[in-house]
Amino acid sequence: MNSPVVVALDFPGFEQAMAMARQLNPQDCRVKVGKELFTRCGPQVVDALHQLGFEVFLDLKFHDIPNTTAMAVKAAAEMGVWMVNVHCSGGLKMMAACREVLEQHQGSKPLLIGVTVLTSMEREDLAGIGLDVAPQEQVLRLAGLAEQAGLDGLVCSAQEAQALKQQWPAGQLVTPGIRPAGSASDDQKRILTPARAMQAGSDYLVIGRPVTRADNPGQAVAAILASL
Ligand SMILES: O=c1ccn([C@@H]2O[C@H](COP(=O)(O)O)[C@@H](O)[C@H]2O)c(=O)[nH]1
Repeated sequence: MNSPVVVALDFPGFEQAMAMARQLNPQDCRVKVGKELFTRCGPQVVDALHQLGFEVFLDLKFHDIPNTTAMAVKAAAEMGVWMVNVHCSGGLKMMAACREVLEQHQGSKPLLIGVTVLTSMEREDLAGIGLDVAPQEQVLRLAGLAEQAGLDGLVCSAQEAQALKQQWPAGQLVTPGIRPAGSASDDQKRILTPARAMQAGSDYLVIGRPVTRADNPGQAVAAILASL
């Protein structure tokens, strides 16, 4: 599977998510299960998506003390997901504990990815939480910690991809905030088109509403792939 597209299944229930997944082709994209869908449906929805042939990114953005976060990552690995993530702002010890628990895990290991600065945030939002820095500065700082902890890559905006690839060439970049030209930005702030994101160095494009709200989601994915 070498498509970079990961479709975010942000739905309130099992049937809606599965109806969307059935309109997508596992050869064209992976799927992402986030907080809303997982909180409502739990591991059952991950199993059902695996049965349809999809690789699953479990996007629960764990953020807690090291032991609690590492045990959550272990549970994700036992579900057989392709990718799991934790917040880099949980710190070096927390990320290292997650790496360690995966090293001890028997069987296939999910990619372990660190969330940097949410793509819905811009400089003034960071100032609001006491961080008076440009988003890219904070992203690069957190990337350094994630690399040190042995993570596989980062969730970031594609706007930071070029600088990140210079700082950490092996880090895999998972970029939400992707908007095909002419799409509504919704609540996203640091956005880029699919083609520009790939040119900047993104490895995976996380795309939700521009696909799931399209009249024909399967065609929307095909059009994005054709634009790359
Ligand atoms: O920084 C982040 C981290 C995660 N997300 C998630 O990606 C999708 C984006 O959906 P769109 O509908 O394409 O905006 C969504 O599930 C977020 O929870 C993010 O957007 N930014």
